[in-house]
Amino acid sequence: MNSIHATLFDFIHSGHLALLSLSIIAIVWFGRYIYGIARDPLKKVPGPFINRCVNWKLKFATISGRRMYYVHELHERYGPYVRLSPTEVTVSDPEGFIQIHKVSSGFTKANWYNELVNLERSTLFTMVDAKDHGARRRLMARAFSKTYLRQHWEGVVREKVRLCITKLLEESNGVGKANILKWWTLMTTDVATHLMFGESFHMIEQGKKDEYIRILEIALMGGGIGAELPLVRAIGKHLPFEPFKTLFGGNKYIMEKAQTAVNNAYAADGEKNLFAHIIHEAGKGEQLDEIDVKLEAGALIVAGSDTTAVTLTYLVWCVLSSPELSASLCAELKGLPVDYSDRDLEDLPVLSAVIEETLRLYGAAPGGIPRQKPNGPEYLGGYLIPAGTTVTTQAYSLHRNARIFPDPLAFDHTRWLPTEGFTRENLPEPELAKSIFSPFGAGARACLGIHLARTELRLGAAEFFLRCPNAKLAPTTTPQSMEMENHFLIAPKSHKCEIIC
Ligand code: HEM
Repeated sequence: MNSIHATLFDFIHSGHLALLSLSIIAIVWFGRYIYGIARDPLKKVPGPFINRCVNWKLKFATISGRRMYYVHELHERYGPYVRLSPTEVTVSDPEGFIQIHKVSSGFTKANWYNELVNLERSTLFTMVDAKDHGARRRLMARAFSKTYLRQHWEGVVREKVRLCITKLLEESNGVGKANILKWWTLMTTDVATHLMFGESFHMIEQGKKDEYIRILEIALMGGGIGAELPLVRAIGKHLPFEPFKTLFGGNKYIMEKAQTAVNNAYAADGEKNLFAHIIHEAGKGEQLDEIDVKLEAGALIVAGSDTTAVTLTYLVWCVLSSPELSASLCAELKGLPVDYSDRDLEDLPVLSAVIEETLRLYGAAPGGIPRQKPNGPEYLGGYLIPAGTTVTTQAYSLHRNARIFPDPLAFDHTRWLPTEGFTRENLPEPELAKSIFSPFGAGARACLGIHLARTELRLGAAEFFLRCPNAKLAPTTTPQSMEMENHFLIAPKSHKCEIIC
């Protein structure tokens, strides 16, 4: 008996028991894992087997800025419905896209958006609940309508666009070239801060970004890291070093600075920013309090700056890459009156077609926009998708569908030109093209800032080609330097686009 006790004692103390316990836990965990894979309700959705078990490949593609390419390659290989991870399916089928994004589809934004932004309250961009979102959207839509923006803010946009081109020309004449991505970014950020805060940050004049914008961008980067690598954020936010505090906890400074937006929203002497109009027009039960104003102001500045700047940059690059197209656009613009308005620009066929084609190939947010159905399953493309599964669509793939956009990789603005006697776009399936063309998203969650963005695209492109008709690409600007990297938005890999004008 004593010898049994001694053996048992030795066994426990030699660490064998710990090893045995660990092995049992591992076997149970692995068994459950295999059982889960065998009973996987999404197993019929095609895709690499590994994606049914882990999300490593998707994470790696996301972190390395190649997500949209990885997803597109999967679609080319496996078809319009592909398994992306244990809980995610990607859809490039036009019918599936319409089913997911139509108003009242029952699909809501995935919770990923809140993880991305990591704020104390949801903003319009991150709200998941359809009812909450609907109420906030009705409230904010008033200040973003085309009519209101034209009446009250077109002058501000025009003035900033003009100043931007003046500074761009100064830089090009001074040092022989200018980075147009930098100037568009300063212009769109100045417009967004002026409209949201109620006063100019004068970033175009200074030729650099304000401290508030810098911190906002770092906080956004922290949000991106947190959404993909939650453990890094969980540890990082407790570290006592300044860079980590800014990355994962910069919100305090952002909130203090945004007090200006609140003060101007409630100022008695006229509508100084968009929030003044929103608050003035708010009906019963639809209100924004001071915290909402601060958070929405920051979110709108982020949503409205790099998006438009990147799109304008690719527009200039595409036009300057084709001397013929450049000449035809400049000729069209020469017919404008000296004091042309945004309304005049809307009627120009070449300018409009160039904008649409840029948005098709280089709209700034072509990557996955994830959705979930909280209640009940749904059949998509014949596959049963259980509630809670993330379904993702990406404009990058939809806009490169050869059936809808023949020769899809070519930048061909003529596909958008009106044809004689036929008012619709010059496309084989115009109705389908219209339904899936989604540079600004789709359905109830489509871009709130679409009219502001389109105004900036029109005024920016027109002013640039009118005042820089002989502009050309600098030798440093090549197809390789302009290759897109994709971290939710796209940006040229080189982070610049140098031109000579
Ligand atoms: C060319 C420029 C722009 C592009 C390509 C763009 C693209 C998009 C896309 C694709 C979405 C949908 C995202 C999703 O479903 O996950 C979106 C939503 C949104 N955008 Fe834009 N955007 C642009 C400019 C702007 C501007 C100028 C603003 C405002 C200042 C803005 C504010 C918003 C907001 C608030 C949402 C969320 C709407 C909601 O969920 O109800 N965007 N945008």
